[in-house]
Amino acid sequence: MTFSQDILTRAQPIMDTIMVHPFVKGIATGNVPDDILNYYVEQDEHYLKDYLQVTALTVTKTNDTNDIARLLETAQFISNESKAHEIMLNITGHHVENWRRSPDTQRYTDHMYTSAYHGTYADALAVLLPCAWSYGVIGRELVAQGANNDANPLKEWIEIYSPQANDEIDYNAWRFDALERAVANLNDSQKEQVIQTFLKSLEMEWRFWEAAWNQTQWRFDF
Ligand SMILES: Cc1ncc(CN)c(N)n1
Repeated sequence: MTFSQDILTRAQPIMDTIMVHPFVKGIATGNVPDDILNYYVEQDEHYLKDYLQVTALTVTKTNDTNDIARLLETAQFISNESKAHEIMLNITGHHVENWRRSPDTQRYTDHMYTSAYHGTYADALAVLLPCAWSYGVIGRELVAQGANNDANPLKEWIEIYSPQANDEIDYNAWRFDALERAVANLNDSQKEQVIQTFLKSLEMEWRFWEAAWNQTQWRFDF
């Protein structure tokens, strides 16, 4: 079994749970309450800014020029993500107000910075990977279910994240390939650390949906 296969096998129970999360099921039917969409977009604005900065940090951890170029290309996807936010905001009529970063957003972004800053190049790749990979799975599976139908106001959102037949590069395949190369010279305990980093990010993905669904806030105003 390759390293990637091992990760994906261990990730499956978390991914299966994300797929049946009420928020994700709501995207499939186009029925998500406005306050949940607004909370999600407000928190995702924080998350995506940090995602870009952690990507920049990851770039500094490799000397492979092809990987550097690819990492910079993945940062370009951010313009599609702004569109994904607009689709949700067009439904609710909300404008981004820079709400306070929630405890779950803070925990996820702290995990990203810590892993990328203190860890190996493989840790940095692993902490970023569940973001793109899990949304790729959501997009692909919702399209397979026919959820991107004209009656669904979130049709375009689903299509942004669904892999397209005419995509020139499969970035998630590249991400796993880069990870495979990055762990090649690590020992078993370092490899396990990389897997833990990945799985923690994936659980944080589940928590991100959950936090929006439950509108989680800090207990105190300070
Ligand atoms: C929290 C989160 N995770 C993943 C994605 C998809 N890039 C996102 N926009 N936000």
